[in-house]
Amino acid sequence: MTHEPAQRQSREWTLSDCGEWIAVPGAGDDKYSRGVLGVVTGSDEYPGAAVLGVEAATRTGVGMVRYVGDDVPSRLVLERRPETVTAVGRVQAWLIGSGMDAAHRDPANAARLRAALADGVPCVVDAGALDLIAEEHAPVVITPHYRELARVLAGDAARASGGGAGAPSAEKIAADARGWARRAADATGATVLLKGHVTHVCAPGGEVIDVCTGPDAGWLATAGSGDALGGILGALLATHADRIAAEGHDALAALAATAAALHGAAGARASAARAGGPIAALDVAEHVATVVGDVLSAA
Ligand SMILES: NC(=O)C1=CN([C@@H]2O[C@H](COP(=O)(O)OP(=O)(O)OC[C@H]3O[C@@H](n4cnc5c(N)ncnc54)[C@H](OP(=O)(O)O)[C@@H]3O)[C@@H](O)[C@H]2O)[C@@H](O)CC1
Ligand SMILES: Nc1ncnc2c1ncn2[C@@H]1O[C@H](COP(=O)(O)OP(=O)(O)O)[C@@H](O)[C@H]1O
Repeated sequence: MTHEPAQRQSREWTLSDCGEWIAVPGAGDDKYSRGVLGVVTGSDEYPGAAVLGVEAATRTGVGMVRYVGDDVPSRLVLERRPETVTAVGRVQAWLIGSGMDAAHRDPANAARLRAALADGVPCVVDAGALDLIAEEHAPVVITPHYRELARVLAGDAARASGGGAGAPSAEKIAADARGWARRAADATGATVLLKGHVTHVCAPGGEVIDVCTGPDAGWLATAGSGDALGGILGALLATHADRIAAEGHDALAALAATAAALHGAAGARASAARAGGPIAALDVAEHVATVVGDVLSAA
């Protein structure tokens, strides 16, 4: 993990790069051809994360969201988004782990997470499912913040050496976030979206993509903001199954960078609607649809 690969490129990703990665439904589409996102997020402890992810996915644009979870988050998701389907069925991508605590995982949620990872379709893995990424059967994007990435790399180092020595602290990751996003992608085999004021995306062996937010983007540092980002990315994966099948992690990295750019712009839009004032995570999720509209009109 400390070995430095040869110098690799990095690039910036802005809203003008996103148009190609938004699937606009045509006359021949139906809800299934657009793509279905399966969601295993939230818990009785953190039910709000489920609501935020489903809201953001719905506002990003997807044929259907299938939510599979505990009773309390299921009820809250349906209260907020009655179009969500809670019956089990086929999906084109999964979003798992937001609002879950790996240390207190109950058997029902453990089974749901493992079933999603074994399903063979692309998966966004967040928060309380990050410890399970070694079990994936299809391309995965992980969406850690610095502390979560430190835990992922500690687990990886422990598997490699039987100890965990040499894994970086969250502070060390913060000091070189771009470099650690790249190392983490190479070490885990997942596409990494490392969250922060600047979000760094990297596919295994690929270039690092930087997604910068504006100077006032600090309002995004609010509870549940990352849960909303997971929903945006999940919807993008579900609506691009063909491109992911053809282009693998390169497509996942482009979709992850698109999600981060849409998320940053939705935060800016939400704040602008409040005269530049503070925002809540649900405001971000709600404004994604407007930002998608902005991107499509500019394309
Ligand atoms: N609405 C929802 O449902 C939401 C659900 N959410 C879900 O919550 C889950 C956990 O996510 P997370 O990012 O909080 O987890 P994690 O990296 O373990 O951070 C813990 C670290 O924070 C620190 N800490 C705590 N309090 C602190 C304080 N006052 N001031 C300073 N530090 C403080 C604490 O330090 P300590 O108190 O131990 O010293 C520890 O180091 C995850 O599943 C996520 O999806 C969230 O998205 C929010 C909205
Ligand atoms: N200072 C900041 N400026 C801009 N964006 C930020 C800042 N801090 C955090 N963010 C963004 O806010 C989100 C926070 O996600 P996360 O840490 O997972 O929070 P939560 O678990 O509460 O949802 C991420 O998308 C991250 O990139």
